[in-house]
Amino acid sequence: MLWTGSTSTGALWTALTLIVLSALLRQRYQKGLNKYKGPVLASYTSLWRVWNTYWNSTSLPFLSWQEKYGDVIRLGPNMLVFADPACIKDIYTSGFDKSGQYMVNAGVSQGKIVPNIFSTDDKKWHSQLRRCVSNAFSLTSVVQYEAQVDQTLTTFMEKMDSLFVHQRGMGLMDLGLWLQYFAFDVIGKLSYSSSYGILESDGKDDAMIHTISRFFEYVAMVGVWPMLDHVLRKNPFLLFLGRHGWYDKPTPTVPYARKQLATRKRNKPAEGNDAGASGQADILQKLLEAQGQHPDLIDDRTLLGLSLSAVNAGGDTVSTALSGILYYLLKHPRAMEKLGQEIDSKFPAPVEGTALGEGVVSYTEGRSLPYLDACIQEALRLHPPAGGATFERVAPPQGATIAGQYIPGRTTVSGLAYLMNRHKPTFGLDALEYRPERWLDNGERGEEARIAAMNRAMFVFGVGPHTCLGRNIALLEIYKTIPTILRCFELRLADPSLPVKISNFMVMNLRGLYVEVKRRSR
Ligand code: HEM
Repeated sequence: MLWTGSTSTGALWTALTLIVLSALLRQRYQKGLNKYKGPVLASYTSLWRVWNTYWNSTSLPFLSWQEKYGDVIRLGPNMLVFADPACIKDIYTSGFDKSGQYMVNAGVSQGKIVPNIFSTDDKKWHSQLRRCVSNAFSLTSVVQYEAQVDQTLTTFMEKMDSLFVHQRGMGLMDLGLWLQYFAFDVIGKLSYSSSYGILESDGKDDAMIHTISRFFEYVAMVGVWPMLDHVLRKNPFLLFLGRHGWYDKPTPTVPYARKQLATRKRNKPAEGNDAGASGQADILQKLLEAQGQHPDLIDDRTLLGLSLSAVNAGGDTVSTALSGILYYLLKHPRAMEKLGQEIDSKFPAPVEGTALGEGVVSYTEGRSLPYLDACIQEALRLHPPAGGATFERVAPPQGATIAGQYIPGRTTVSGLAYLMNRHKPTFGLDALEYRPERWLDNGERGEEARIAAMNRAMFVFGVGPHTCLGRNIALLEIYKTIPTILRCFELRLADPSLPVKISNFMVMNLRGLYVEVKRRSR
């Protein structure tokens, strides 16, 4: 047979089209997963999710997906997301492996991939490491860090006072943005006894925030299709160049952490003294102690990775929690008033003329307020900082039953906090509404069990062996900051009709939360 150029090109195209089509169909119908509904393109290719993470980062389509597709949503050819909190026990406490999503978080240094406590899929290393460093994040240690939070909180309030109350020249306060400055300065201070100086510079020295935001954007998009990481940041060619010293592009957080570590090693405190550079306890000092006790497990690179994990994980998450809590209070004046009364009854506004630092509420005091506790829980339920992100696991080869459904082996599965925290059978028919009272025990029969069930369904800090290591630190910051701000300042939404915006790359940051600020005093 005689083949002309155009017929052979045509045949090639036909063959290619057939190959692509059959690959797409194989994806869609694999393992019978097509019985689960979701956005149609998602079942054909993971590219859809990359695209969706980018384009839908400011809208939260989860509730409309759930309405349309049910409690199990297919978000990828081999990926299911669950809205029923019954999945938490099945997915996160049954020893499932993490998906490749996590490795995207691993750093690269001099051409080598450096796993960290968050990114690693090595269960043995992870559990040993967690045990060794647990002291740095325990409640006992965290309370020792309290003075560091007090100092940053005082700086935050002084800025609020001087920039947004006294002069009024700067006009409205972008509360979400300033809470971001605050949270990053706190995590710098807790980590190294030295803040990043973002508040002091009135937000001008905010490079650290941008660096971490870019990193989260990368992780959110590439994490849904991890093989892209091997084409981009972990490209073998770039790694090769890095190993030979021809290419090294560490993120700015790395040199900063390296410098802090080197300085601390040079000025090693006396044995048994767990004070950091400023004479106060900090995370780096506790990690160095852990290294002293377990030098075989924690080399300098691992220590650096641990320190960076805290910095990466502890800024935007906490600022989003704080802005979420204040946003819901500002939108619900009745709850704000009730909380104000509770705070005033125990910690009245400072006497006129006293320094703002005098108004800082201690963690123990903050923890003693039941209505504050209810307001915090309720806001974290509706706006879990990492609630729009998937924390993916892989079903074992033999398959598994998750929330009552049989799921074929090696399917990637995840709960979604945004949906699980709105589960009506658990939180009530008004689960979409903000009602702090749902967390209060009215003394009737069954109340304890009802509240315990809600607590079990909350997936704010994760559950199981990978649950948030910095939870105590986050709670320390939250339970101090909210009552302190409301004790010392009166806040009002600048324009209640203006919706705030959300930017959801791993963390659901609130943007455009403009408030008017007034100083409170007796
Ligand atoms: C409100 C604030 C915070 C929220 C909502 C939050 C949430 C989470 C979530 C959902 C996970 C992942 C669980 C999983 O992979 O299954 C996590 C892990 C982690 N978080 Fe947080 N976090 C917060 C604050 C912090 C802070 C302040 C730090 C450090 C000081 C921190 C350090 C970590 C670390 C190191 C991990 C990895 C733990 C592991 O894999 O063993 N987090 N966090």
